[in-house]
Amino acid sequence: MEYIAEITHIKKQIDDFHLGPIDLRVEPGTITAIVGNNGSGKSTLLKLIMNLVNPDLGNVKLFGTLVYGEDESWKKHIAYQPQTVIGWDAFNGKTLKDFIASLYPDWDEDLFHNMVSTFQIPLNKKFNKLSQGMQQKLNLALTIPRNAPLLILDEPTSFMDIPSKKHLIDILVHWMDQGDRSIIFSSHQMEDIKKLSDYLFVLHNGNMIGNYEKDALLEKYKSYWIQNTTPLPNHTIPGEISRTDQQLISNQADRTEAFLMDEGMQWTKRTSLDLEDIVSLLLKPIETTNDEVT
Ligand SMILES: Nc1ncnc2c1ncn2[C@@H]1O[C@H](COP(=O)(O)OP(=O)(O)OP(=O)(O)O)[C@@H](O)[C@H]1O
Repeated sequence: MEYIAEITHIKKQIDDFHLGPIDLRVEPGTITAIVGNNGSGKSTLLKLIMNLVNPDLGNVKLFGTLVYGEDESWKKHIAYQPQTVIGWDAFNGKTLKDFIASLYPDWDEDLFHNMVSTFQIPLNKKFNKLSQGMQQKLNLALTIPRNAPLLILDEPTSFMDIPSKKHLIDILVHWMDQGDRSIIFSSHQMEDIKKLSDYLFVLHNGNMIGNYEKDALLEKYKSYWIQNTTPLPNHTIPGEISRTDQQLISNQADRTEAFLMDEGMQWTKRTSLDLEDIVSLLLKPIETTNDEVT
């Protein structure tokens, strides 16, 4: 399999913050959400991927090419939206668009104008005169139409109002439908993560918790209410990650159910967990999670 991005055993220390070791492989045609607590290293990881920060150890390959050294051919395959852009303040949207469009041969002018009209972006105002949300929208309108096969977005909707977030999800879904494209984005917005991602790459205080297929997570995390007549055993049962009275939460539903059936224990109710609850469980201190879900 030719991966779009291959991150191998990357480590980085910035002052007293340690990131890694991190291993991540991104397949073509997929969307990966980088999820984690504040300061967990999401932006730093994206900068490492873009070769804007050098790793202390490990390496990054994009489209089969190491991102260090003289061969920068990988750059033309990537459109990166950083959280803050430097150097745009004095220019208006029209000038920025003319400059950026000239650099990208596959620039999609129609998509740019659709985004300008959907988000009602004033193209005649200087970048530093726009609100934070509007700056974010213009930044996206100057990034997505580059039509590079890999789109990297750092918290794309953090300042956006609710309808705009929904519009952006539609735009990205449509963008993905048009070819063999991939997205890596960092986000705290559960709606974006739920609707867009195929994979969740979870970070906690610089540590990699895991790279999870979203559908597998939703399938494996279940909550059970066990009949009062059959008390739960004192020991931890397969898959169990927490319990209160007769309620049990498992991250390996198949193993838990096999055990309960073997022991003749019946549940009166079984529910799937929300992705938000699952992420909260994954971000709990590492020693309390049973991390076998892949
Ligand atoms: N240039 C820098 N100088 C000093 N510390 C830095 C620098 N860049 C990042 N850090 C530190 O690295 C850690 C990770 O920061 P990063 O911005 O990658 O986290 P994040 O997960 O994106 O956070 P958030 O969700 O709050 O945006 C933080 O502790 C931050 O203070």
